[in-house]
Amino acid sequence: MTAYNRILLKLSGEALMGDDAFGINHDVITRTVQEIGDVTALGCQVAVVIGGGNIFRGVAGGSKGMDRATADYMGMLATVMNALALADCMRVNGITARVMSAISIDQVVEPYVRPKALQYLEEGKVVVFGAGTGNPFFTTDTAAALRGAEVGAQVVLKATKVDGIYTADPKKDPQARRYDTITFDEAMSRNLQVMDATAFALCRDQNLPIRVFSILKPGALRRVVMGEAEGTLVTQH
Ligand SMILES: Nc1ncnc2c1ncn2[C@@H]1O[C@H](COP(=O)(O)OP(=O)(O)OP(=O)(O)O)[C@@H](O)[C@H]1O
Ligand SMILES: O=c1ccn([C@@H]2O[C@H](COP(=O)(O)O)[C@@H](O)[C@H]2O)c(=O)[nH]1
Repeated sequence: MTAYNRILLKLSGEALMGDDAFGINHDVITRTVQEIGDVTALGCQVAVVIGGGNIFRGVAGGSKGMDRATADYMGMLATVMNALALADCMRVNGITARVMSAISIDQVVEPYVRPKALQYLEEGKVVVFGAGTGNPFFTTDTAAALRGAEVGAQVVLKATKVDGIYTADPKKDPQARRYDTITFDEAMSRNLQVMDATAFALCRDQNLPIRVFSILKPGALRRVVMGEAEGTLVTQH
């Protein structure tokens, strides 16, 4: 028996790079897809929001003098490329997936239509949401919170390179300690950079818990879905 019937899985684009400098690492994406297949086989419905940090971040383009909104649209297109790669890897591994984009690219992917997404989930298909929220100045973490609330997910699972939320960025501070649980208010007031404040605030307001865990740890997704302790849980109280 799984702890959740429906999850929103946020996959970090950067985590999909593995040890590569750019793009998607074949072994990492294959392992990730197989782990998604394991939890769907348990009867858990899976919606995915994928990031784009392995290809392009709007903030990086903006810092080099690009118009920020234009750079953000490029970032959103990068997430669509990742979504297509993820869905294709699912196909290869025998999992049925549908990509839905928040911006219209009709020849390539179908647009995001909420009732259609709900139908796919009920049919047991994995739905991969590309193009974030469809708006510049946001991130795919906020898209995960938004889509998670819209599709009635019971939890947002942020699968990333670190194994939870720490008192400081563990990549920069070796003394940082990991929280088992933390409240939304504490995560925001401590300005913990693992997720943006908009995403935390939306999940807090919708009472949608977040669990941050490492996608690089074999079996972690299954353990989370089975309700076992893994990473950090963010809740209202
Ligand atoms: N307090 C903290 N606890 C844990 N991680 C932190 C913290 N502060 C900063 N980080 C950093 O946050 C990063 C979150 O990474 P992630 O790749 O998921 O970002 P993202 O922008 O959501 O994803 P993407 O790569 O898709 O753009 C980690 O790499 C980690 O080093
Ligand atoms: O709703 C959104 C989501 C994303 N973007 C842009 O895409 C990149 C990549 O997303 P990450 O969350 O960093 O993986 C992001 O840096 C933004 O530039 C967006 O504009 N709106």
